[in-house]
Amino acid sequence: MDVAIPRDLDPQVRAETLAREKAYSQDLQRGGEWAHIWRIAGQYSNISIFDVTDNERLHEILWNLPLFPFMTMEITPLAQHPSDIAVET
Ligand SMILES: O=C(O)CC1=CCC(=O)O1
Repeated sequence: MDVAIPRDLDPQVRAETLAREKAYSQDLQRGGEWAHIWRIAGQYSNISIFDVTDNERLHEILWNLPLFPFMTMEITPLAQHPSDIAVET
């Protein structure tokens, strides 16, 4: 996710939007669907891992991000790797 908030956005609107974004994200993290989030060093961007039931749920989560209007996203579907020791039985 790359974020580009307009520089002329009202400061109060910016602060409120960032607060809503953080709360929305942390609710999804606590619920397990937003599995990981990392800041890309030196950029106003993040790499996140989502663990969701289907593409429709992913779209719903992303579409409803408070910062969505100011974001550009690249989505890469991930599948379980056969060598992943985390899932060895
Ligand atoms: O700062 C960002 O990368 C945008 C963002 C996503 C979730 C959040 O809390 O901020």
